[in-house]
This record gives sequence, C-alpha cells and structure tokens, in this order.
Amino acid sequence: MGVQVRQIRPKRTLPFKKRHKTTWIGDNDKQKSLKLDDLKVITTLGTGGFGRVNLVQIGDDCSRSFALKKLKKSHIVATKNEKNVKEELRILSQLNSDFIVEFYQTFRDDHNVYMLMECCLGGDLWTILQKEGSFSNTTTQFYTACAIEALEYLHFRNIVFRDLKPENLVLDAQGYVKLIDFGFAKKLGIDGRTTTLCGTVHYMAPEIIRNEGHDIRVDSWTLGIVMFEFLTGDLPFGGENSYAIFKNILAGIDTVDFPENVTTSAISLIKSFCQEDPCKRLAGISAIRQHKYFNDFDWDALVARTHIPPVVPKIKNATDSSNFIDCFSDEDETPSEGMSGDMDWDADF
Ligand SMILES: Nc1ncnc2c1ncn2[C@@H]1O[C@H](COP(=O)(O)OP(=O)(O)OP(=O)(O)O)[C@@H](O)[C@H]1O
Repeated sequence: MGVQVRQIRPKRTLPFKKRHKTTWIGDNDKQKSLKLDDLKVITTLGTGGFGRVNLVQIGDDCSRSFALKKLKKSHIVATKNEKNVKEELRILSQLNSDFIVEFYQTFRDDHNVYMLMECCLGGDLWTILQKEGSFSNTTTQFYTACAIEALEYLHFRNIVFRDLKPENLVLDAQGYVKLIDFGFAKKLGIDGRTTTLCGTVHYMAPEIIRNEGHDIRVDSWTLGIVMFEFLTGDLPFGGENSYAIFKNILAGIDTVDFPENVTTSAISLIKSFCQEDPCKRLAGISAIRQHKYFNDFDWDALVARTHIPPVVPKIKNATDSSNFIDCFSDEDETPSEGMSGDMDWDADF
C-alpha cells in the first residue's frame, strides 16, 4: 500500500501527458509545436511540494498567457513519485471538459519536467475565500455545481480525483470554476477500488483513514467538506495534528455544529455527502441535481455556460496576475543532485 498524504497549506502536488491539441494556438500557428525556450515567465501563480506554477507567454506576445507547471525531477525521484507523476500526465492528457483545466503540452530539460495548461486568471478559490471570509449561498451553489460537473466527468470515466479542495478550483475569466491538479487522481480498475492512503488530511474520507479500500465515493465526501468550507470559511473537522483531525472525522458529521447562516437544505446536502458509509452517500449527478438544495438551480444553463456566474473576476489583460497572492520567492535554480533509479522515467514528457 502506498501512502501519499498532504498537509493542508502550504500546498504541494505531483503531475502529467502529451495531448496533441493545437487549437489553443492561433489558427495561423496550428501544427506549430512549442519549445520550452519559446516561453517567457511573467510571474509565479503558486507553489507546491514539487515545484511551482508560472504564468507564461509565448515570446513577446502578451495577448494570451498560459500556466506552466514546473516540477523538479530530483525531488520526484527522491520521493519515489515517478509513477504518480506519469499517472497524472496520463490522466490529464485524456480529459476534455469545460470544468477541468485544459492541458496542452509537456516539456522536459535536465532538471525539470513541465506541463503547459490553460491559465485561469480569476485566481483559486482558497485565495478568494481568504479575502471574502465565506461565500453566499448562491455563490456556493454555483461553485459546488461546477465541481460536481468536473467530478461527474471523471467518475463516468472511472477516475477518482481524491484531492478536491478550494486550492484546486480556479476561476476562469467568465467566473466559471475549473478543476486543477491531478496529482492524486487514479484510473480505477475493473473492481473500481483502490487502497492507497492519500489525500489532504482535513478532507479525507473515513474509509481512506481506516484503510478499508475506497472508490469514487470519496470525492462525494470531500464535496461535503468543501461546501461547508465555502459557506462558513472554516473546516468541519479540525485538530492540532493529523491524528486529532482523523479522530474528529471518524466521529462523524453529526458531531459538527453548523453556523446559523447555513440553510437547512445546505446542511442536508452536506450531511448526504458526508455519510460515513459510502453506500449511503449521495453520489451520481442525477441524484445530486434532484436534491432540494439545487431546487432553483439551472443545471442546463450551467453546462451551456449561459448561467450568470456570481462573480466575474477583474482581469485587466491576458497577463494580469493580480488575483493571485504575490508572495512567492524567486526560483531556486540550484542544480539537482542525487538522481538515481530509472533515468528515463520522464520519457513521456
Ligand atoms: N491552470 C492554472 N491556472 C491558474 N492558476 C493555476 C493553474 N494551475 C495552478 N495554478 C495556481 O498554482 C497553485 C498550485 O497549483 P498546483 O496545485 O497544480 O501545484 P502543485 O505543485 O501540484 O501543488 P500541490 O503541492 O498543492 O499539489 C494553485 O493553487 C493555483 O493557485
């Protein structure tokens, strides 16, 4: 059994494959394959355990921008995460959903592997939540619905995401939410189950903590945790250390106090997602859509992208990073050392 547990903030992840998709380049550039040297770094959008995500443009063209995720090979090898990084690439390269960030191309050099993606300049929901304190019911409804659409797309393909949290949801220019970071995602086998202990501590489902084996229903659990966080700005299960947090999670959702501003239909939905027994957990988009919390919600408009988002981010131009926290230190360009094992593990990049 593998173990891959993330502490909540500061964040980190793993990564990614090549999807030969060129429509994101202008019509004139179609078929053109980019080289790493063609990209110019504008700033850093975020950092994680394996590297950082930079905002980049192609040469001097500031009319469009991209997110370039850069991962240190030495760190991946030292932590024996080659397989996970390749799995992330394999999964991400096969996805095509309006609710999941679009992946374009990979690169590699002596020290790093890279993944070029669509950039969502509206910022990530964790940063926005820190500024706002909490989200209104309408905002929560919209953001949760976007996350549900993304997860439904993955679950239909038998992929479990396992790391839903506000940091991994970013806003595009229209104010729609997209899912990022497939470091813990896994394509399940025919039995639809897996055993790796993984996830971010506060969001982990009881069956992962108990090491009983788990399936796509762990993502329903985290939907409940994330909804609670949106509505209250807080996490339902806290604790001074991982052990205390796990103990509280195992005590169950009925031990959690809901603030008065959380409506009864929201509480009902959160509790339906956070059922301890995965068999009793609300899952599947048709059942979720019918829940009373979504009574007045227009799902068809959401999918058609005609639903008006609660917030349209202020973005001045294609290279405006003002919706991200500007607190990342300069890159450490120390040459990587200690590489060993299969030196060609990154051949897919
Ligand atoms: N496509 C994107 N568009 C906009 N911002 C992004 C994008 N991808 C990542 N970011 C920003 O960078 C941060 C880190 O991204 P990501 O989680 O993919 O990195 P990571 O190294 O895998 O981190 P972690 O260790 O938490 O898994 C995100 O929280 C977000 O703020």
